Amino acid sequence: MIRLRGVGVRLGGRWVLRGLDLDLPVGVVAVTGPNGVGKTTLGRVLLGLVVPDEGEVRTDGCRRAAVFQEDRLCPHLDAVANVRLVLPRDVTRDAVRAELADLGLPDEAHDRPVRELSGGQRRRVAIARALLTDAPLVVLDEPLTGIDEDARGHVLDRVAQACAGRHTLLVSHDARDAERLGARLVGLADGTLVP
Ligand SMILES: Nc1ncnc2c1ncn2[C@@H]1O[C@H](COP(=O)(O)OP(=O)(O)OP(=O)(O)O)[C@@H](O)[C@H]1O
Repeated sequence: MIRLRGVGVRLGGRWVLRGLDLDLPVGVVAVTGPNGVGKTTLGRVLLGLVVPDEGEVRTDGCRRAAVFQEDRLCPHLDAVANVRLVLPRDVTRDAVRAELADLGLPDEAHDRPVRELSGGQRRRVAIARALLTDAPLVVLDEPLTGIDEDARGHVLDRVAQACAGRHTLLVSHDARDAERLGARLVGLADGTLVP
């Protein structure tokens, strides 16, 4: 179990999260809420990128993977190389190509520097990078940003498949995404989670 208890985070002189409790069992918890309410901050706490000012974070030191709100790719590296950066050396370029193709990235884009790809294409690279790790804890912050309507269903199904058996936090403004992933939906308001 991944567990947060009484977590509080102060940013810019105010409490963004306060008294927040979260149990993240195997499966998907989807957090929703208005802009600026603290969803990304919650994800960053789980990733260990923000250390709370109060409360307890229990992740048992497990490895983590993320799709960040921004893609955070290395612009000069090609798509395959970006994904391989986080994978064991024995994962071949072909294995990465298969994942990229499944996520709808055209073959001709696999070997191009990602700065030459479109926003939606770069997003697919960022998703592949998270899915191909076997990290037990996954944070997906608006993973479908920029993915066209026709592809969303398939990408979500691939996310569901790859995240099966992992502890996954999805940040999304779209309840349909949560539904397709079979997620437990919670809201974030006034610094804490609400059912
Ligand atoms: N480094 C920072 N310094 C000061 N304030 C910050 C910092 N990072 C975030 N904040 C503030 O914390 C609050 C929560 O931000 P956060 O990005 O977690 O919200 P969010 O719910 O993910 O929003 P969105 O839906 O727009 O992505 C916002 O009011 C934001 O301005």
